[in-house]
Order: sequence, then structure tokens, then C-alpha cells
Amino acid sequence: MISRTTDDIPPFPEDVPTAPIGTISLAKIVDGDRTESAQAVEACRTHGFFYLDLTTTPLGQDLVNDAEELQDLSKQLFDQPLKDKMAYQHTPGNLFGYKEAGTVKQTDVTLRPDSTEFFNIAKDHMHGVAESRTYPQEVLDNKVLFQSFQKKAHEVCMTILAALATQLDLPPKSFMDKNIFTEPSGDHCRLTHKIPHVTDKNAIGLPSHTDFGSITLLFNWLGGLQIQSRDLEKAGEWEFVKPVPGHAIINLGDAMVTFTNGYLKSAKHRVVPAPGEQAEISRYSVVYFVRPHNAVVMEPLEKFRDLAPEMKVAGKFKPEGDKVLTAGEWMTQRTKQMGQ
Ligand SMILES: O=C(O)CCC(=O)C(=O)O
Ligand SMILES: [Fe+2]
Repeated sequence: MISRTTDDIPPFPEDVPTAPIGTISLAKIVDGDRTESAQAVEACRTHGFFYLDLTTTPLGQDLVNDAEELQDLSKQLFDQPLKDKMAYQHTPGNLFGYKEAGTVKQTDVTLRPDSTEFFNIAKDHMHGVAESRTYPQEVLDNKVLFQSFQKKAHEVCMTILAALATQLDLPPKSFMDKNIFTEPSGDHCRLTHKIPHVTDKNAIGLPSHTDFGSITLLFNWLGGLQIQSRDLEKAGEWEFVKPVPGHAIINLGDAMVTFTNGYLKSAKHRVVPAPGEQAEISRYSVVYFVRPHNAVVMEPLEKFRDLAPEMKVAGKFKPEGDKVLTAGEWMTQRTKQMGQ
């Protein structure tokens, strides 16, 4: 079965317009199919999002299964009383641990509280790359599952980064070398839970943002994720990204914008109440964020250093001032900016 967790949820309404993002096949990317890689580059220069079809490789199928098991685990994890979850709250400037719903992002002009709680579980902590912080017993009891998901998600993301590099006439490891699994980094698995819309009619799921790492691999089962339309007539309107069983949703983060000096894009996205009847039930997502390892210097690759400004697209290119940061410093700065 491709997706057992979609069997018991109301369908995404057919009459709701959705973003026309493309689908890339993991199997074809693994096979070195240049047409597929060219489409991935195109997706990263336009919408900044694409579906990744995971149905036709064992690695992809295993990843889907892990994500579904993590969704089951999320239900138990978020079902705990708030005070128990708050015992694992993240510390300022460090995203690992628990974030409660009701956060206001400091850079959000609307200053609306979000309605999403999440747990960020570090790759370094699950794989012994760095000393771990504390996590709930349910997380520790499922360490093997987190290890499996993180390893596979990282591998899939590296395959995409290699395809992008090759297609851009760079050595295949150009981006991979900045995201080494065994090096200390901000890589993590995020489990999110959005309370049903009916509980808080005004809340936003997650305010508009770009991800700040290299590449994000996302599973969700209910609608609610939106990206801004690229259709000139719809100028900036938000469109839903409909979940597709057996597919992950991939987007690039601001680090890739920095490495390519804006040639590749990190698209703004947000989470709002899911459309139709889907708004009435809890929404979960399982995410893996690949971030450049801490020692990486956040500057464009040689090839992109002198890129003309008009080639630049959405996303933040540089931190305040001209200081070149390491990825470790950059992540701390961006995390503080989130008000977290
Ligand atoms: O839950 C989703 O669909 C998106 C989550 C997201 O954008 C994030 O956690 O950065
Ligand atoms: Fe995001």
C-alpha cells in the first residue's frame, strides 16, 4: 500500500486550486537521467518546490514507511500534557527540542500567533555526532526509527544535490561536500502538529518563511501548505500544495541561495488551515532539514561569485553587514531572528 495514513482522512477538496509544481522521479535522478535533473534545476529556479516521486525505488519506499511511522509516533508525542512537553523546550538560539503553539515570529508583520507545535530532533543527537540534549522517552525509545529516517532522508537529499550540481556543470559533490552527515550540523527531523482550525479560527499554521538550510524534504498528509503563485495574473496569491501519496515535497533553503548567489531559489511558504473538512482534524508533518555543517563558510561557489544581480531571485542572500559567517554562526543568527 502506498499510504496507509491517508485512508482515514477526509479528501483534499477537488475544487480548490493548487500550485502547478512539477514531479521529479527519485529513480530517474538516481539513474543519472539528465532530463530529470534539468527539470529539478528548473523547479529550483521557478517555484522553488517540487514533488519527489518515491514510489519506484526501495530507498524511497522505505523513507515513506519511516515517515508514516513517525506520524504515528507524533500522535502519541503531542498527546502529552503541555507541561510535559515544555520540559523539552528548546533554548534561545537553538532550535532542537520542543516549540509550543502560539509563537509569534518577530519578523512577521501581522504578528499573528501560530497554531503549530513541533519537536526538532537533531541528527547529531540521534547519531552520536554531538552530545545529545534531553528528549521525551517516546523519542529515545524510537531512536532507531529516527536514525533510519534521518539517514535515508539525508541520502535522498544528497542525490538531489548531486543532480543539481551536475546539471549546473559543477563537480557532483560541490553541494554535498557542504552537507556532510558525519559532521556537526543543524540537520534535524521536525515533527509538527497543527491544532484543528475549529479550535482557533484566527490562527495561522506557520507564518510565511523560507527554510534556512540547504534542502528540505517534507511529508504531510493534509493540505494547508501554501506557496506564492508565479502566475503574473495572480501576482503573489497563495496556492495550496496538495499532498500526493508516496511523494515527498522538496524545497531549497536559503543556504543554497547563498551558495549559488541567488541562481537557485528558496521559495516563501506558509501553513494555513487545510481546505474543506480537512480543517477539522489535527494536521501532522514530518520534515527533514539538511543544513550546511557548522564549519562551512557561507559564501557563493566560485562559479556564482560574479553573478549579475538580475539573476538573483527570492530569498535572503546575506546576513546583516558584510561579515562572512560560518554555517554554525548563520544558523544561530537565523534562529534568533525567528524569535525562538
Ligand atoms: O508542515 C508543512 O507542511 C510545512 C512545514 C514547514 O514549512 C517547516 O516546518 O518549515
Ligand atoms: Fe518551511
